[in-house]
Amino acid sequence: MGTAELQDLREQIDRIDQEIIALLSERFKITEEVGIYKAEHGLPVQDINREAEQFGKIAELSMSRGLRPEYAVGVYRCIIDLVISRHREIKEGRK
Ligand SMILES: C=C(O[C@@H]1C=C(C(=O)O)C=C[C@H]1O)C(=O)O
Repeated sequence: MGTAELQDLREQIDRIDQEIIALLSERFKITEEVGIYKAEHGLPVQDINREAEQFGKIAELSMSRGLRPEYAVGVYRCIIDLVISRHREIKEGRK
């Protein structure tokens, strides 16, 4: 592989990153709404039953796409942990 191919691969990565950021932004906007609902209704910030369902689907989807499920599960664990900490902030009335 030469430098032109390396550059091409990096351009592909940059395009994918733009899509990931757009989707993450959408996802966090929706989880913000869920956090507000939970705070208003006195619901717990974490729902481990919902997470168990999600992780099952994430592992299946990953395998069907040829992605190592532990990669997707690791990424989602980070995302969901951030959502939970944001829900805690909302519950405590922090902006
Ligand atoms: C968004 C929610 O809150 C938390 C965050 C989740 C997520 O980011 O997908 C899933 C379950 C909860 O632990 C929810 O309960 O639906």
